[in-house]
Amino acid sequence: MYKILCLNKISPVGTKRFGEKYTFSPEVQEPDGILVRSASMHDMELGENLLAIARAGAGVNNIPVNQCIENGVVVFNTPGANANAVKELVLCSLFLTSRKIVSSIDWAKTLKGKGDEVSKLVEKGKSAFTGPEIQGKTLGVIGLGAIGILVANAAKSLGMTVYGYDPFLSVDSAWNLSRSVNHAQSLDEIFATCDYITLHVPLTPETKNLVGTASLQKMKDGVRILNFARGDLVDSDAMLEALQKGKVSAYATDFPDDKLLCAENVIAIPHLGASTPESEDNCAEMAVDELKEYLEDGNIRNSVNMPAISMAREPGTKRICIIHKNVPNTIGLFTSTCGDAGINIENMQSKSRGEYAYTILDVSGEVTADAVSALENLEAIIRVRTIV
Ligand SMILES: NC(=O)C1=CN([C@@H]2O[C@H](COP(=O)(O)OP(=O)(O)OC[C@H]3O[C@@H](n4cnc5c(N)ncnc54)[C@H](O)[C@@H]3O)[C@@H](O)[C@H]2O)C=CC1
Ligand SMILES: O=C(O)CCC(=O)C(=O)O
Repeated sequence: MYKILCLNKISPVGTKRFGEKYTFSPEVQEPDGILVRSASMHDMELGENLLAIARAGAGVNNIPVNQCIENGVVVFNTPGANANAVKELVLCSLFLTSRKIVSSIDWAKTLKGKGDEVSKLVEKGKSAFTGPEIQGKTLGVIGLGAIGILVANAAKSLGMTVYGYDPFLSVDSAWNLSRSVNHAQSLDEIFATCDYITLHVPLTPETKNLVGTASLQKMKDGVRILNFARGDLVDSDAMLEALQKGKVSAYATDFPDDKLLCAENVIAIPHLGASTPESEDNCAEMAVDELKEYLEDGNIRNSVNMPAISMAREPGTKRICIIHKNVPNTIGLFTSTCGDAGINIENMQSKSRGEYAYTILDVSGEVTADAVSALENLEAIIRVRTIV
């Protein structure tokens, strides 16, 4: 029986895929796997049994990814599974930042009780809420991954001129990006050119405070900024100052902090980007499938700290899965250690990712505890797991 700890509410559309070999709940002790959405895991102790964490979502800044790999714990996410949900809220927020919809609805509510006067008061007061159309305006999309691409392409079809910036653009993303999206060569080009700027990059030490005092100064007066990626990409103090000075006309964020809540021209949304039934189901299904594939067969798909590797299981073979450092001669040591233990390697795959690597050996012959210890004692080894 595999034990899965659920740190957040996960759609049953996903968890029902676990089947009879699994037990899952928020109370599970010594789990083999963890399912998580946004819960912070930085102060959690990773149990000895823990093999994998699946993030039902995209951002993994709530997970100590580097510490995980040092402990032989594979971390997965669900790329693209919630991208459409975020795209739709970003498009909605393009309009919200333009047309003063939120403040105008709040104002309309103040007219309650004015009886027959309401329609006259509406016509008199509405001019305070005039805002521009997005058609013909320029949008800068920073980060052209699953979400950024959908936003860029949709904004094009809404009549915007779109600039995209992503120095690490993947080949898949390039294929999916509309040819009419302009390629910005630098962030400064986006800052100088765009009426609207939307952020779709992961939060990393490099992207923290991507929008701050210096970058705000380079932007057009009256720029509108959307942040549906992570709060710390934007320096809130600098943003509030820019809003007060009118440098920024409006800031829509899915990650409000205490300073931003209720501030004028801030549209504070309580992290709803991925909160649609469709996206929650997609993420849960993908996360559960990734965990099962890894726990049952050692195959890795969509990991953020290990290479992708997948090998069909041959009936009758046992599988040895090894997480190790990416250093010379390691594979040679595996084959000689197996040979010395009378284990025959029928099939194997090995892939590296940066400093780390993962090797699957499908073997025949008895895999004794001594043979496993001999592998574990090799210098570069992080974790050895046998699946029978
Ligand atoms: N509001 C919400 O509920 C959600 C928020 N997110 C956030 O949005 C972020 C993006 O999500 P996806 O598009 O699914 O991820 P993704 O991994 O598909 O795309 C991220 C893109 O950012 C690019 N990038 C990385 N560093 C960059 C830099 N310094 N400058 C420019 N581009 C850079 C990458 O090359 C990649 O193309 C996530 O990391 C997460 O923090 C994701 C899903 C839901
Ligand atoms: O699970 C959620 O609602 C958060 C989604 C998110 O922020 C992400 O996928 O990075």
